[in-house]
Amino acid sequence: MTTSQDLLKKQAAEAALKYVEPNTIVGVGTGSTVNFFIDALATMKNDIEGAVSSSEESTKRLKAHGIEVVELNNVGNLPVYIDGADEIDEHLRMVKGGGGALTREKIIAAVADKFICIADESKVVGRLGNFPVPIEVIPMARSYVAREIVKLGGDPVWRQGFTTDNGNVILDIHNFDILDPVQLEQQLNSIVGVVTNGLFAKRGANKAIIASPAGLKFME
Ligand SMILES: O=C(CO)[C@H](O)[C@H](O)COP(=O)(O)O
Repeated sequence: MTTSQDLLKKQAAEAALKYVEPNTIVGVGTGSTVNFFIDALATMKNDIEGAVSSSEESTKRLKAHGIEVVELNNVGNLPVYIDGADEIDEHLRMVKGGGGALTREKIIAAVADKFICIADESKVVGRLGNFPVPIEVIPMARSYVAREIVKLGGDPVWRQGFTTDNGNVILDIHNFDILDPVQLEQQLNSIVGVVTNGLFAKRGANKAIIASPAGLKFME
């Protein structure tokens, strides 16, 4: 069943097509909004050289559409990365990783010239942190990292039964009081055993396409 939220996600995703440059590789994120983007991208698959993918899930969908998936190490230039978010604020800082693909997403975002976030209006927040911040952790460090997170004021919850594409585990951190997202992103990264955290603050999005029943809004 297609919900009204799905329709908004689809509208934002389709609007991102115009930022895809012909004859280039496109960076592709992960999630239900990105799935709509991949379906839309298929309509111009002969105009692009291929895609780099942030997850096994997106790779599968891209390939099903006949879009070539290229290894990031073989890509020198990535003009644009399109991805969703779990939360985005007015400075285009985000919480991501609800789907658990945060590490590969952050790597591709770092390589790309431009990060374009696609989302429905429910993702726009005044302050980040209502959505639990996911952290990808090396499995043997899970308990240690959880204790360090408690010292920082968060409540870590192990996403049991979930393994990332990189073979690691996820801790979802509830109740973080995020006053300074850039500082917290750095603090979390400095805990031994943390691979990545889902705060995309230092490198936020360059543009956001937000769909609401009133129409599309472009934030930059
Ligand atoms: O970060 C992500 C996956 O790791 C997604 O971008 C985020 O979870 C949003 O997903 P959706 O488009 O399904 O709401």
